Formats: sequence, structure tokens, C-alpha cells
Amino acid sequence: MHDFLRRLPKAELHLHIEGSLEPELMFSLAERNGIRLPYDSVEEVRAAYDFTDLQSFLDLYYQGMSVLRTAEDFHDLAMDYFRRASDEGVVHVEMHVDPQAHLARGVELPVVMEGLSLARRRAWRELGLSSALILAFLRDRPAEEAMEMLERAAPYWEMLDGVGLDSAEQGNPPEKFVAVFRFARELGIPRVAHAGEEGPPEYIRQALDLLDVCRIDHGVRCLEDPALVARLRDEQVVLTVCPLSNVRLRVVEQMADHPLPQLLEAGLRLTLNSDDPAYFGGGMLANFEACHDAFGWSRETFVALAGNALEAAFMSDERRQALLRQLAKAR
Ligand code: HPA
Ligand SMILES: [Zn+2]
Repeated sequence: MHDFLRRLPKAELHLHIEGSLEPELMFSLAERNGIRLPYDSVEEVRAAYDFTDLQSFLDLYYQGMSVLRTAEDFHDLAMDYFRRASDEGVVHVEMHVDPQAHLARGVELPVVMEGLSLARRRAWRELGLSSALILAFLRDRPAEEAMEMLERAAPYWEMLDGVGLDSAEQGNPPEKFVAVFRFARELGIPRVAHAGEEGPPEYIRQALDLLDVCRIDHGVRCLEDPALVARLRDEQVVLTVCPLSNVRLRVVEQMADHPLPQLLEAGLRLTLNSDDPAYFGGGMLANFEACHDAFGWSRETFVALAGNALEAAFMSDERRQALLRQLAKAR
């Protein structure tokens, strides 16, 4: 099964590129940039990744990204991830990036974009790995700041595959961001949003009704609202589920308690993703394997999930068809 899951052509629709920063690279970038980390070793960093909830993770996530200063740093961050992902049989990566978190530290948007663009081109050329870019708004910061950031991103609108909404969910409902999502829609940029990870089902409804998103990131709490589940099924809304993330952020106690089997049983259109692989104990392959170990899913189930991701991905139809053919052979 391990070899089968590795070979399966996997598209990752929910990844925060800053959350792919492994402690080893964190140390080498800190050294390159003359930044002092509050840790003495890679082991100490990993030991600190003992989270109680989303906020306890976000505190370390924002601290970790402080080592990213130059375009070269962002290039190295993304390339490091693309290489690991490619080794795991990932053929397409859609990455969220958090520019507001970088602007707040004095790292300007062109630095971030130049580094990521270079890495994306190189990954396509050297690894045959395609990618998409999702500009994320930090929901725990003012909506006006999100709007300002999207305006400042004007030179890059063309290269955006989507906008997203992430960071601390509780108390920061989608309705807070109606104006900036309307603006993105006017610009013709597709929209996704984190909803129903720690927040209530109502946030999932708001994301659909007020932000007009085409996918819900996480969405696992929809199960508390049967009418919402029926709607997600009827409209075949894609959920980007991140099982190991949910365990590490204590959305669920352990893999055996994860609601994935119920979500699947309800007929929802699911995909499997890693979220922040450097912080949550593994990438795409580890997430697929954790599902196999916990739920004993068949090959057919994994093929169906991988197919959902290819169908929902921001990629050209030509590439999609080629990857779907490759997937059909994996059966
Ligand atoms: O898992 C997450 N949830 C919300 N915001 C985030 N930003 C990075 N990772 C996450
Ligand atoms: Zn996420």
C-alpha cells in the first residue's frame, strides 16, 4: 500500500508554504541572515511543537517565519518543499502565502513574490511539478489591512490563482471580509476560505454565501449541522481536509476519532492535504498513510480522493487530463 500511495499522482490543494519550513532550513536561514533563534537545536524546535489549539501553533508559525528575509530565502523555502513533495508523488501544489505576516516584519511583497515565482518555475522545469498561488488574508487582522494588501498586490493579480482566508478562526467570521472578497471576485480571482476548522458550521455557510468561495479549507465541523452537510453534498463543494493537522491542533483527539469516514459516508467531495507539514508531523504521503492505518481504506477510495483534488485544482485542462490519465493507470 505504501508504494501505491506514493505512486498515486497527488495534488495538494491546502498547504501554507511558510508551514513547510523544516527546522533544519530554519537554522540555516537564521545563520545566513544573522538572526538568533530561541532554540539551540533542531531537536529543541521539534520538541516545542506540542500544540494545544490553533493559536498555540500560530504563535510558533509566525515566530518561525522570521528567518525568511530575502527572495532567495523564499525560493529556498519553496524549492525545499517542492523536492520533498515530488519525492512523495505529489504532482501539483497549491500554496497559500501570508504576505501580511511578512509586511508586518518589513519584508515587502516583491521579495516574497520573486522568490516564490522563481521556485515555481524551477519546480516545473526540474521536477515536472506544477503549482498554484493563493494569496491569503489574515483573518485576525483588520479587514482594511487585507484590502490594502490586495491593492498593493496589483502587479501580481495576473499570477494569482486564488485568494484565501487563514489564521485564527474563532471570533473572526467570514462576514468580516465581504468587501475584500467582493473585490477579488470583481478582479476575476477565484476564492477559497478556511472555515469550520475550529469555527462553527455558521462560518462555512458565511464563506459560501458571503464570500462566494469555490472550496472550503478544512470544513470538518460541518457535521454538527445536518442541513449544511446536505447542502455541501448537493452542491458538491470541495473540502480540503488535513487529518494530521486536525490531530496536532487537537481538533480531534487522535486519527481514530477523525470524522473523515463520516464525511465520506455523507457523500462529500473530499481531498487530503498536509496544511503545515513541517509542524504537523508529515507531508501528503504521511497524511494518506495515516488514513490508511486508521480507516483501512481501499485503493479505490484513495484513487477517488486523489481524483477529486485533480478535478478541483487550479491547473490547465491539458495538465488535468494528463494527470487524470496517469491516475487511471494507478488503479
Ligand atoms: O492550519 C491553519 N489554520 C489556519 N490558519 C493557518 N495558517 C497557517 N496554518 C493554518
Ligand atoms: Zn490551513
